[in-house]
Amino acid sequence: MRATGLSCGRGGLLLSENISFSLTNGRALLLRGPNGTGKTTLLLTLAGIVAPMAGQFGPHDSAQDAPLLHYCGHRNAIKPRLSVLENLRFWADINGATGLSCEAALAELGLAGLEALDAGYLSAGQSRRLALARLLVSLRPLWLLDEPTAALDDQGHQLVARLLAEHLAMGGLAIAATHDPIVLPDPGALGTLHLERAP
Ligand SMILES: Nc1ncnc2c1ncn2[C@@H]1O[C@H](COP(=O)(O)OP(=O)(O)OP(=O)(O)O)[C@@H](O)[C@H]1O
Repeated sequence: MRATGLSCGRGGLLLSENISFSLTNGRALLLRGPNGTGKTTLLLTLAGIVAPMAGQFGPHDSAQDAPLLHYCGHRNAIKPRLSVLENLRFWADINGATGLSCEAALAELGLAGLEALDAGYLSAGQSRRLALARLLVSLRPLWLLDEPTAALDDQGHQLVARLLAEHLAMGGLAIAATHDPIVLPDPGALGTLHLERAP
């Protein structure tokens, strides 16, 4: 994944400019910066949801045989009237059931026993865990994560770090916007990009 001279913004408002980075397989990039500096906007741009204001980035989905990325936004994209399992099955059907079974992914995220519960009854941290389970049921090399540890307890923080480390060990890549520390067994796998709001 490479970005060159990328400028990002929303509604015609320039937020961050001249961003360049290169990310190879097995490495992750943490996006840091104060609220409103454009971390989410950069992720949306890299996901192809918001058009860049300048610069290039790639590779793009269209150049791949298989879907390239997961975008896991800061909202959880959960249907409250569907059960926990039905929510995850929906994503497995949409994105392809190429990874763990839904049941195994839920267990991995600490949600075993909650499969039949309406997802609207989940706590904030449990909802975050359900959203993250999508990463495991469909294998995609690039994870774009917005505040992956938001609302998670200490064990959840460690879980995200472990899942990230396993993803990188399999040759995956990840870009994560976060205000929390993320500690990986191999600190060398982690780079940091500090965003500043454009003047
Ligand atoms: N349509 C729009 N017009 C003008 N400004 C907008 C529009 N949409 C979003 N913004 C502004 O763009 C900025 C978006 O910031 P973004 O969500 O990318 O920041 P962030 O670094 O992820 O912040 P946080 O740390 O709070 O999650 C905010 O200041 C927001 O008010």
